[in-house]
Amino acid sequence: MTKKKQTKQAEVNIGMVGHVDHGKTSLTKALTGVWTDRHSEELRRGISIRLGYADCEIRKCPQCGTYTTKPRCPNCLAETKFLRRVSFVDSPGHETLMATMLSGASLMDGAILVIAANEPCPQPQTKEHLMALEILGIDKIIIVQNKIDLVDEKQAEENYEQIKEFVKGTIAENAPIIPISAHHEANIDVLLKAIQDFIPTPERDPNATPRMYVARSFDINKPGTEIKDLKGGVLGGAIVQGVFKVGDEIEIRPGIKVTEENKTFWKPLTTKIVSLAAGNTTLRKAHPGGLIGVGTTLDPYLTKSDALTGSVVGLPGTLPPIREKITIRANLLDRVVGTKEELKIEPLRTGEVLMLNIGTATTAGVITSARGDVADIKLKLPICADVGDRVAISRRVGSRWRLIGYGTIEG
Ligand SMILES: Nc1nc2c(ncn2[C@@H]2O[C@H](COP(=O)(O)OP(=O)(O)OP(=O)(O)O)[C@@H](O)[C@H]2O)c(=O)[nH]1
Repeated sequence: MTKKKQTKQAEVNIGMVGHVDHGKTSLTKALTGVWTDRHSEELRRGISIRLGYADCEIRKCPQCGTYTTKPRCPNCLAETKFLRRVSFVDSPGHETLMATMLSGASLMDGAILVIAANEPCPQPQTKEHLMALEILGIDKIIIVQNKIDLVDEKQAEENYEQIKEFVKGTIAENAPIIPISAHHEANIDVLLKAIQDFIPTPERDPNATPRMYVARSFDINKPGTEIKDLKGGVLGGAIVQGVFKVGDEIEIRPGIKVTEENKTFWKPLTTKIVSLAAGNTTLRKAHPGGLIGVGTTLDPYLTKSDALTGSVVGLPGTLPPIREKITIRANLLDRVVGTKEELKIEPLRTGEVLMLNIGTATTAGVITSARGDVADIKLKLPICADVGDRVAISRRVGSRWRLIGYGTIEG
């Protein structure tokens, strides 16, 4: 058997999704050793607000076949063999943070749907997150039945049946269901094997025109961002195709709003990559997989406080146009999920305001003309997107934005 080269950069992004408090951050910690809820506000409120990222190695014991993240087998102490480095995107489960969850979902190659075994299934955001996976076409899914330590065998079985019933007819119908305890790190080896079996690394073309979606931007390298040795304006994001190298000239769209000769318009930013990092590792070049820190020559003023979140990065002249208006063909769901009573979804109306997620961008938009499934929308913040790109559509229902379907950009 050929030995696989140990890599410093992850190959695949796996989303942790599910209802608030069902154990996404705890499971990320059990797998990677990293507690991704780092921001003080998150610690205070006890929920994940921003996307958290953490990597681990998946390894296998050549003697007893145990899957582990450790260099030595926990069963027989043999040296384990490196299989793959994977990255977890920990998304928030709170209903008010659906836009953040959707931004994260645009970066996921597969997902782990975390369901607490000690609550009836489905809970509102269990449904809403599964719907988001369905809308974004993420079909490599593993379901974990977490907190198994809090229930007896009968309750675990009942919960299992509820999960089976809930996923029937959905994108997760054939997903494996693995009972675990993130707290006690029980059955993590079975989950690691399932990740190997069910969430393969997508085929990537290293020669594709490189493109990155920006998930975070910072003015300095703050503790907890895990991006070391980066100076100047820093971008954190996921490369969706191709390879970026230190020294590359890059363009960032939509860029910044400028007024010149009495005209206001959005101007792309151009800069140079001065450093690249994956976690604590400095890289010369970076491919898709994990959160990549990109040090630039941009004035940190432009990148501070996530100002460039939602932007798209590419080589100059290769990015899609900046759109302040879009026309979409919508595919709406029948009913609103994630609410107590599942209200019927009415057609789009001229004049209504929607929340749209495209890649990592979130923007509001007013429908200037609705004609059946087709709607012209004027955007509050412009987006950089191609014809054919998918847009997640949310509508205000009561006091919250609710996912109601998706649209495809027609122009
Ligand atoms: N008993 C037990 N408790 C758990 C387990 N996993 C998580 N918890 C507890 O459940 C609570 C929520 O866990 P988190 O990991 O923060 O949940 P989350 O899904 O990341 O929450 P949000 O990010 O806010 O959506 C915490 O008090 C954890 O200690 C488990 O396997 N067993």
